[in-house]
Amino acid sequence: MIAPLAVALGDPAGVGAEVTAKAYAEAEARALPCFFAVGSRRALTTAWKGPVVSIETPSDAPRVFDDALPLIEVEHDEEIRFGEPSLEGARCALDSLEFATGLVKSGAAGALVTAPISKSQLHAIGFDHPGQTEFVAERCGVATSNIAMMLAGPELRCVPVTMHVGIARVPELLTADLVAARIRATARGLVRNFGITHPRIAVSGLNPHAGENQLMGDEEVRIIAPALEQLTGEPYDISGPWPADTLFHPRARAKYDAVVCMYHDQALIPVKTLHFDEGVNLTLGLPIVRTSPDHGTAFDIAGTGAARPDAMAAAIALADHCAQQRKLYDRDAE
Ligand SMILES: NC(=O)C1=CN([C@@H]2O[C@H](COP(=O)(O)OP(=O)(O)OC[C@H]3O[C@@H](n4cnc5c(N)ncnc54)[C@H](O)[C@@H]3O)[C@@H](O)[C@H]2O)C=CC1
Ligand SMILES: NCC(=O)COP(=O)(O)O
Repeated sequence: MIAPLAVALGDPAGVGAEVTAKAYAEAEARALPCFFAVGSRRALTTAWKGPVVSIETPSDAPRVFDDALPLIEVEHDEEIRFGEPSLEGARCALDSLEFATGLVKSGAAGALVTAPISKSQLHAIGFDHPGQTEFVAERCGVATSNIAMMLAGPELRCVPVTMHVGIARVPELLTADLVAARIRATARGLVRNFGITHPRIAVSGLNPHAGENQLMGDEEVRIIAPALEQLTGEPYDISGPWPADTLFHPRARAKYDAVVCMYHDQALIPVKTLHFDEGVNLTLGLPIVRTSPDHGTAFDIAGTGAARPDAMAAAIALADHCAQQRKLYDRDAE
């Protein structure tokens, strides 16, 4: 039995509360597990007119869940203006994330699901992590080089080696050790969270045509190929570096379980193109399960009722699946 899942509601001016509430309203039809929200009551009750019951601890959630969305309230006193993020709202988003992470780390909640935050708003209140991924890793005591940010949909899973950095910095940040660490985190994550016993991982190049014999860049021979050599003998099927432009069509996708890409957009564009409404961001390499819908705060549609809950529902379902899968894996490993 997995403890109820904690869903941090994200930025109160965004669509986090709406998609969480809509996912709750469809929980039975989507066979979602018991979960509770952590965040602003005002945002939740402004976004949604359904029943919400405040709870004190995650263990209260199961007795409430059939009749109302359970909520652990986080202080947030300002008027809700969807689409107009504020510093107060950013503080609430961060407090919600911090509290929900603590509940999962303690074992009181079974997995962490995070609704979107605005990175620039969080930075404005002094948050010095690139995103929630790195924040949760730090709270779990795991170096960011040992995690992997996987974007996953029904037909494609991708992991970027460099994450939230400007494109000009990508070449200087790529090292053989970092590429090897991300591949390893990806492979282990596929085993532990998805039950894929012998993962097949394709690794992309950085440059056009994977450098074309160094005519268009040498990172493939200088950095990526040595990273693959470091992993020789590990029980995974790793291939590459492959030209990124021919790595995502249907026949190519049949040959791997995940692609490790060199930078954010190389990994996220294919996943969001194929799976925008159901894509999930999953952090691999943590002692806890953490997922998030692949989309952002969607300030442009927040408060209009137009936000689709599919990605949030997929994030909750995948968090539950991974938590179950890990239990089996850990039991077999004993
Ligand atoms: N996990 C997280 O916390 C993430 C946060 N962000 C943050 O979100 C903010 C906005 O980022 P954008 O690049 O504009 O991406 P976005 O995903 O918020 O919006 C892109 C487009 O998709 C639409 N959209 C997004 N979610 C939708 C949903 N559930 N249903 C229907 N349409 C939806 C939006 O209306 C917009 O037209 C940024 O501040 C960024 O930092 C972005 C991605 C992930
Ligand atoms: N583009 C993916 C993304 O922004 C993930 O952000 P976070 O979950 O790390 O905050």
